[in-house]
Amino acid sequence: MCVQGYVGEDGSVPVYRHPSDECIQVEKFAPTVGQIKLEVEKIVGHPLNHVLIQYYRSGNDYISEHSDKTLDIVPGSYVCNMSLGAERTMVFRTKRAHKDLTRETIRSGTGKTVPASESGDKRQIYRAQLPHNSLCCMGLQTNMQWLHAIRQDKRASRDKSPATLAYGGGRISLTFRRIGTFLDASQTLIWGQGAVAKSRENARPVVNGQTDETVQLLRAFGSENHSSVFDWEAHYGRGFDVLHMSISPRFFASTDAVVNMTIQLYLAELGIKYAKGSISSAPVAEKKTKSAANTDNVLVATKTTSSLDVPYMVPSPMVAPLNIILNKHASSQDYSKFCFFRTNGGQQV
Ligand SMILES: O=C(O)CCC(=O)C(=O)O
Ligand SMILES: [Fe+2]
Repeated sequence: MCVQGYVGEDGSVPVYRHPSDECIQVEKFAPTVGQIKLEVEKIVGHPLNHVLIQYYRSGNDYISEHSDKTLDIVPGSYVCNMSLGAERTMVFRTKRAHKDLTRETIRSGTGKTVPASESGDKRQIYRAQLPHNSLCCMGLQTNMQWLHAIRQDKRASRDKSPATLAYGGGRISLTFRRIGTFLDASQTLIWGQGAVAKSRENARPVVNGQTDETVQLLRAFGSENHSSVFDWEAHYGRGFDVLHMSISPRFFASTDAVVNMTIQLYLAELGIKYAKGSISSAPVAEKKTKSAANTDNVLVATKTTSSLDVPYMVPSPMVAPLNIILNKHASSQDYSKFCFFRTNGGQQV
């Protein structure tokens, strides 16, 4: 896993916070990533200043079901997932009604809540294939109403498609976002959309560790995962200055049990306390048409003769993401340009 972003002249960087122990240091965009970013920006029509790059070594690596946390994501922007390598499937699923108290109350019309089973609420599922060299753009409305995941693919090789088996089964995703919260060069001051101080002049020191503010932020993240009518202002409006949620040292186990045991023995001998580490972790083109009902997610792609190809479109009532293929700049050679840790689909709240 690695994070890259736009580094300002003063060394400031965008910061994207989500439930994980630690925020990874933002590196400046590598040239190839920068080129891909320019292409994606042309498609979505707004700047992107942050990318999370993740490596899925095989079908065993996954990311569990979640909604992206929008504390730091600029409203009205798209979250853009570029896929390189083996094809995987992004499964979108509408949120559970019974976890969504507001929706239940509205449904009942009596002020009483109605269990999902009684309200006849069926969860919808939508599967988006993510072939090599494709882009899946998700609007924030979709993100609010749907959870998304890349599930484990435990099928035997003989049952898998060639696209799924390609590149040794490895996939790299580049998740571009437009972020409105920033850190200064020393990563000690925070300001912007998701912080308490909304402007640079009033920037405040970051907060690290398990503080009351951290607990409140984790609760707000949890609510965003469950609610399809998430009230951003109520949960996030006051701002949070939390950067690293945990400051205890962590031990990331290797695949070698003997090595792990040896290291753990040393740590015990030295009296070093540690936590177990884990890394947790809609189209486009020249012509866009917006539906009045579904504000941000129903861009209709028009096939053009340019480098852009449209494999399929999602019917607009689904408020679902759309896939497009980018033909330029992305090739398997790009793999060498990044430095990766692994994605192990850490649980998100
Ligand atoms: O790997 C992907 O394409 C999905 C990543 C994702 O959903 C996330 O990082 O929030
Ligand atoms: Fe996500």
